[in-house]
Amino acid sequence: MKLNDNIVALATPAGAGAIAVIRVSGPDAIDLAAPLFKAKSKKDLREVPSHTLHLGNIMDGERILDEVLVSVFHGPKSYTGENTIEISCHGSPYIQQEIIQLLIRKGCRSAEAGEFTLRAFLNGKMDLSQAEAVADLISSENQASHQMAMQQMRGGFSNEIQKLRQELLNFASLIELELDFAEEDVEFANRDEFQSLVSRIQQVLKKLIDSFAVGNVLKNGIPVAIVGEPNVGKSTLLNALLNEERAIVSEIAGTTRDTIEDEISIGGVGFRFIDTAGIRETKDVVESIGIKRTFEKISQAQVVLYLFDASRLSISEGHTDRHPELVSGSQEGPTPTLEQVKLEIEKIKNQFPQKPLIIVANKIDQLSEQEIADLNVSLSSVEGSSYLPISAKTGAGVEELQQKLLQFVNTGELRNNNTIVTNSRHYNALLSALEEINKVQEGLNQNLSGDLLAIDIREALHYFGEITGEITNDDLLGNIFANFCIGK
Ligand SMILES: Nc1nc2c(c(=O)[nH]1)N(C=O)[C@@H](CNc1ccc(C(=O)N[C@@H](CCC(=O)O)C(=O)O)cc1)CN2
Ligand SMILES: Nc1nc2c(ncn2[C@@H]2O[C@H](COP(=O)(O)OP(=O)(O)OP(=O)(O)O)[C@@H](O)[C@H]2O)c(=O)[nH]1
Ligand SMILES: [Mg+2]
Repeated sequence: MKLNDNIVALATPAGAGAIAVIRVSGPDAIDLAAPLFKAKSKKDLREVPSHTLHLGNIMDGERILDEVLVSVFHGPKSYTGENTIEISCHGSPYIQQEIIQLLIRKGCRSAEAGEFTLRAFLNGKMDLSQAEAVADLISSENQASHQMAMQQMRGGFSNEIQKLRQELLNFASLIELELDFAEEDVEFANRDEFQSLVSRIQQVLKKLIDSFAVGNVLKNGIPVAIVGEPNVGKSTLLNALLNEERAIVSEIAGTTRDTIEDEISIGGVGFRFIDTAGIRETKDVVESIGIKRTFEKISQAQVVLYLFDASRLSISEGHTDRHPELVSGSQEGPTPTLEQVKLEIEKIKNQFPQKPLIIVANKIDQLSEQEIADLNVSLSSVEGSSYLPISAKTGAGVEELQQKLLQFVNTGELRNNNTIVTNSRHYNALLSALEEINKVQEGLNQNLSGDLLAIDIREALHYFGEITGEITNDDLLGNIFANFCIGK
């Protein structure tokens, strides 16, 4: 990729809109665009100050392509650090293409994905983790992912890493200086001070590494699997949570054959709900594939909602007999007892021992107050899970369920504005840095010589540098920016 030429791209989404923005960046961006623009004020774009806006026509020879607004940015004071022109035209795809093609004929090249931001990085306008945050910011869909991306883009994470890196670098230089005076047995780097720096770095790294568990789920949405026997109302619950008719609901057991997923934000946090095929013994090949997939989804989920049909329950312990007319007519199989439901719950718990489980009694609109109270008594005591009665059909209890789900997320880190690591590249670099720092720690304990200590310190510094982009290579940059959109 050439980096000293002039690039052009549409900065707004493809397709028709009220307005579209075309961005040109490079050493000749202003010189290239100036002859194509006839300003109402008659001013020449080459003579206007930076960060000014001008009304006029874009001309292809004698032909007016559009009436536009042009903004001018003088490098290095621009987003990319280069001379930049932005053309706000009317948002017709035809006009957009005519203007872009005109600019290409005059010597611009079509920008590649992320190339404007790549240039911003290479020109020192931002470091690598800030550039990565730009992509996260564009794809953020809820308050949590927005806040994390914003903090990273503004340099919160970079500053923390830079500070550690600088302090470590100072010590590395001192230790390396000692090596030059090897015969004289001097100690420039105070080992006690270094010891305390090393433990402080370990602490910060551990905190950042731990934050990834939260950051990763907050960024990608927390997967919640809705499971249970056929016909208990899983798809109805999905629809209630999403507030749209996303999944097919019917009184026929085995309606959902494949998993259905959709995301929604609850309290600013993204949740991805996964409706699954009802679990039962079946000879139907397609259904059994669906059930196999259900178990895969449970293992990937962060939280599992185990749904059962409380209206079909025969509460065998004898407090309550279900009235036969309340038992809706269309299910197959015998009426389950509460003990059988508990057995199913135990099965799931044994199979996925670490998984947070919420037991949800559905269809309570069919139950009397007394029956709901009885259920409460027997199910609130099931160990290692929490219990909630709902009606997916009427919406009763659905809000309580959402609140319960929020409790599984540690939003404290967000509220306290702590740095949260969301990027697996950063996470891996942090793990490697910690490994190296632990080696330094061991070396200090064993009174290792300065030259050996310096090697591990340099390794740790390398991983810090990878995060912020002081240390990088074309492959890494290619990978990161290829995931950007064109025009960013
Ligand atoms: N029209 C438009 N809107 C946009 C952008 C853009 O490039 N163009 N941005 C792009 O993503 C974001 C804003 N980011 C920007 C960041 C820096 C500069 C800039 O000109 N910086 C100079 C001058 C700063 C100053 O005036 O003090 C600099 O950093 O030196 C412009 C936009 C979002 N909205
Ligand atoms: N009375 C009542 N009926 C409900 C409730 N929730 C679901 N139903 C009904 O139960 C039947 C099955 O609902 P579904 O949502 O399709 O059940 P499912 O668990 O997705 O079933 P499968 O996809 O076959 O596993 C439908 O007739 C729903 O209208 C509820 O809260 N109260
Ligand atoms: Mg279903």
